[in-house]
Amino acid sequence: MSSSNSVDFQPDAGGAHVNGHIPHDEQNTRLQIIDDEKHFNSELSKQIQQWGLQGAGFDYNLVAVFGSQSTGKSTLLNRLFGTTFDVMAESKRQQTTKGIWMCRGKAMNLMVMDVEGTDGRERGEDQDFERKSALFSLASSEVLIVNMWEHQVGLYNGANMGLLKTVFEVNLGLFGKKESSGRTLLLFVIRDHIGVTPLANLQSTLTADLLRIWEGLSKPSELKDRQLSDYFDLEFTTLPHKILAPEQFETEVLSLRRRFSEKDNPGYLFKPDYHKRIPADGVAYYMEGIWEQVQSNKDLDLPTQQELLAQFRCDEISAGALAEFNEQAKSQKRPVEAGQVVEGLGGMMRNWRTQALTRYDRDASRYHKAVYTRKRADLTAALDSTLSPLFLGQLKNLHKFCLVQFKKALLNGLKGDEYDFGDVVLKARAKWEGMFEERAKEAFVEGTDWVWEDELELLKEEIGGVADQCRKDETKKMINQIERNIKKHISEPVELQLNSGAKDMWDEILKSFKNTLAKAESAYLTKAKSFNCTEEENISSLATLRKRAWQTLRAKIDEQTTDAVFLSKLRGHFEERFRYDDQGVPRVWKPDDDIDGAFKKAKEQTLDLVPLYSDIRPQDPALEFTLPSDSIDILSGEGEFDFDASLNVFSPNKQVELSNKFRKDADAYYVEAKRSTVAGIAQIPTWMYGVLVVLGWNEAMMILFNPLYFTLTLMAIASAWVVHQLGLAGPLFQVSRTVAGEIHTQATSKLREHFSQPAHAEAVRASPAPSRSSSMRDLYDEDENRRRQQQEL
Ligand SMILES: Nc1nc2c(ncn2[C@@H]2O[C@H](COP(=O)(O)OP(=O)(O)OP(=O)(O)O)[C@@H](O)[C@H]2O)c(=O)[nH]1
Repeated sequence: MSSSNSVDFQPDAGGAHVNGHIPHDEQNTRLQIIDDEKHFNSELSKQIQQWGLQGAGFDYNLVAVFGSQSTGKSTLLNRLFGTTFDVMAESKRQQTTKGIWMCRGKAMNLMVMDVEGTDGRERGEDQDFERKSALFSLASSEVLIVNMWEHQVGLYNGANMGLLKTVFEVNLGLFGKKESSGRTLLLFVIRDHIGVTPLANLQSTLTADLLRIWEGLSKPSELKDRQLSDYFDLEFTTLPHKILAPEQFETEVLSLRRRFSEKDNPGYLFKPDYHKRIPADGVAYYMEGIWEQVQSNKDLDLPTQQELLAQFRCDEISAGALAEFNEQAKSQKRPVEAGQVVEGLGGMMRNWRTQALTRYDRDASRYHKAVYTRKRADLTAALDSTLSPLFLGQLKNLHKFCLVQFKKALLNGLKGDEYDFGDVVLKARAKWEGMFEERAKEAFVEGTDWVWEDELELLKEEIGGVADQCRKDETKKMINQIERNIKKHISEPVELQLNSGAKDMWDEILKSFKNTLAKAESAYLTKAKSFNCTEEENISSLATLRKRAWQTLRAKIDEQTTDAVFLSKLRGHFEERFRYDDQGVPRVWKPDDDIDGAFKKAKEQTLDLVPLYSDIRPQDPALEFTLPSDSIDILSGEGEFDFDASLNVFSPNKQVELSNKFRKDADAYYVEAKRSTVAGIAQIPTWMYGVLVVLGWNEAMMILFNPLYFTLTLMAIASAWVVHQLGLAGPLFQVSRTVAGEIHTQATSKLREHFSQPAHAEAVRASPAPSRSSSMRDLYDEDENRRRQQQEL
């Protein structure tokens, strides 16, 4: 046989090898999973990870070898799978494999178990380990290689038939109740096949032996009819003598290897049916559980074991996924709690959730379906309960944000005068409610039972409340504005009409008032339409508007009918009638004029105006204005309003008082008029000037003809003329007044000195005339005071 047929990988060592030396190549590292003291090695999980099989899922195979000690089991495995199990040195004949070892098959997703040989002289009669290891291998492997020398075929103990009996028995316990699963392949490898006895003969001998054993088993009654083939497939193969026919040996090993490695090989041995359906990452835990059960001699219930494994692994996988997820979710917890609306939170949450579930599904879906599904639901609930506060927080923050933005939009939109309130509200509402909906939908995670619609309803309610309040404020603002306009428009006509005192003045005032009010009402209704005011609101607003307009009119009337203003109006009317004639020319009273008659007439006519002013009563009843007395002012909240009382400007008492005051004023005019006629009577008649000339003729002639008098007169006239021309009249008067004052002071001083001499003083004291003395004292005191004042100045 050519060397090209040899297996392309070689065992790394023969030679001395007791447990311990581990090759550097991690892929080929072997591990003693159960030591000779029957302890399970908890490092298996880590080792599987190092072999790179952790994530293989179901895409791996597990094979174990059975057979007597030193029958070349390790050699076979190393050749077949490129493992690195210890092989006994040719020179020594002693046990090399103790306990159970495991190694990864080279370039294959394969876990290979090398089990301690049976019939070992080291354990003597103790077959406990054999049984336990058989049970353990059967529970986990897909293929059990039963290794034997050709010459062992037909022997009972030598061919491990006793052990196989045990295997069959435990198999019934493990898988007996299950119909379809739990099949295992028993591959009999007959070593050192010389070729004298063909494989077919060996096969039939062994099959007959196995069937006999099967028949001899004490099976539970419900499994009585079960056949060996219901649980086991049997395959037989031979290998030539390794030492005598090495090349043939290598060729056969290679072809056997192909049956393990090539899935499309017709003799492929790892049929899916044999797989124990334990995911690679759970193998270690599963085996540990099985070994524990085997060790404690408890009934080994594989489905329960698988469920337990599933629970453990699903919990582990779930915890891993959850830890990563929590770490991600934590990053957004703080901003949400701080009231921030986190951009794209929904996307993030969906991502984290999907990642966690995908991770869980990837690793856990291979385990027991029911457990996987249950744990998935638990995980989903845990994920959602972590995300839920973020979602709710986001909604709350979004709610606040949108409400604030809506208020801002209103503020901005309602600036200036040129805005349509309804439009501003509608647009702001649509924008921010829409924004909430959009963002809330974004934050929603599909597959949860979260609800955002309630929060939207709440927001809508609040926005509605704000808009409503704003609308009311706007309406009030509008009413105030209209009220100011009314005031502006009715001011002038009211003043004009109240000044005129015409009989139809109230008609004119009310006409102008009603016109203005009608315009105001239509202005209100136009605006109210855009405010979306309700019919009810319109009614109350218009009532307020009317009431306010009326009050404005009344205020203007009050302003024009205060006592002073009204009396001045009456005086005006009186003067017009009394002091001016029918053509409006001022009258100059003559003694023969009928002052009394004119006075009386003007006074009566003027007094007639008082009742006209006293009540707002138009002549045309159509112009009458009324207000319901219970109209409530929506701006001030004032209710009850006595409209009828508001029609009265002056009460009867007031009318009397004003009439009296006016009478006094009128009397004064009368007296003045009378005086002006008396002044006219007191004028000097012209003839008196003639009498004066006649009587003063002589004196005038004397002055004219006396040169001294004449010169003096001329000089006086000339001086007066000069003084007048130079404008010195004023200073001259001042000087003369000062001189006179000085003369008076000097004279007083002289008199004081004179009366202050002792003789005089005594005389004065002795004087019996006290009235004179006291008058002198007064004079003295007065003089003293004046002197003191002058000094102070
Ligand atoms: N005659 C013969 N000897 C072999 C064959 N294969 C291996 N050997 C030799 O048998 C001896 C035992 O080999 P191992 O592979 O260690 O046998 P084993 O069954 O693993 O031994 P334990 O692990 O101790 O039970 C070694 O010296 C091998 O060289 C074979 O096919 N024929």
